[in-house]
Amino acid sequence: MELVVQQLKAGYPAGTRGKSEPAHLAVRGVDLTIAPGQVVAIVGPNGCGKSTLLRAMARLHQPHAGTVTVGGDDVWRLRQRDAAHRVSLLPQSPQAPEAVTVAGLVRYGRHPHQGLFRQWSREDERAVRAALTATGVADLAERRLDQLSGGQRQRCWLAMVLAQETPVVLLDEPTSALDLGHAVEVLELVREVATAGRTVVMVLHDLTSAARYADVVVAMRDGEVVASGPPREVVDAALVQRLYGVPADVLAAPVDGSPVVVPRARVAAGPEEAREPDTPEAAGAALTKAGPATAVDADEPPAGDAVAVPQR
Ligand SMILES: Nc1ncnc2c1ncn2[C@@H]1O[C@H](COP(=O)(O)OP(=O)(O)OP(=O)(O)O)[C@@H](O)[C@H]1O
Repeated sequence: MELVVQQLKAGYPAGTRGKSEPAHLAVRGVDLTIAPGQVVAIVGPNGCGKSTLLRAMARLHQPHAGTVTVGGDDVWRLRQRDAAHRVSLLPQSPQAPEAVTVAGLVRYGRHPHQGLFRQWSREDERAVRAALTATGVADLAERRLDQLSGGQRQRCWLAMVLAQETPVVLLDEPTSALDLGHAVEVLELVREVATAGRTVVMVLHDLTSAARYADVVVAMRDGEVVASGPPREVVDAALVQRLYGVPADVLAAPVDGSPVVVPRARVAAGPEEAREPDTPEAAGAALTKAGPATAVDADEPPAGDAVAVPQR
């Protein structure tokens, strides 16, 4: 299902001011058109408005102006239940009911499918099982959520969102608590979800993962989109500098040429660093400082720190 955002503005009122006059505009006129089956990664510094944008797209944060249409309908004109049939959201810091089990949590994902004349069915049970299996938490189904690790919990929340089986899936930092192996699994799962025809928009802080797994990278700063497009066209050293104020080298991954972002050490080299490094850590830091001043050619990666690039 196509997702279109037009001139979206969203913010937060301060005390006495009403919704029509937000004290702080966190999203300042964003336009996006996302095709069915696309994976879009939204990146940008803390506080630039990524979560506010996602929440406005999910009909959870009333925009100040602009529209969000899913499948041709404005989500803010749909009934909440109808919107929940089209869009699901994994929030950044979800809150669970006390003592809920993993299976119990994932069943909440089927809530929009329940109704007066639509009781719990085999179809719901199938969706819950499929989501538990896809996220690798089926063996935790009867455990209490609050007794799991942060990464396990994150995968359970993702299972809940997938069980909702919406054509548009919004994920706010779905890998923030995950180790490398589980992060790769989740990002590969995201690709599978998109291959099955669903649209995925995810907020990621790791630019290299965004470039590896997304079809389109949307870069935000100060509530605005400053760049968007295929990762190879968008992710470069200038973007990293503009978003984060960090000098970086952007290499091409050997496996597929997708951009790999390697930030440079910003500590100025003093007389001490001129000496031979005597530990592996010091040697790595010295190599980083000695790296080239501009983005390097993909065929000639610089000698320097090892860069872990998971293969897709
Ligand atoms: N409930 C709130 N009330 C008032 N201001 C808020 C609220 N939530 C967020 N903000 C402000 O809106 C701006 C955008 O916040 P948002 O959470 O959308 O940023 P973000 O890009 O998702 O950040 P992060 O990467 O840290 O998660 C920030 O300046 C933030 O302080």
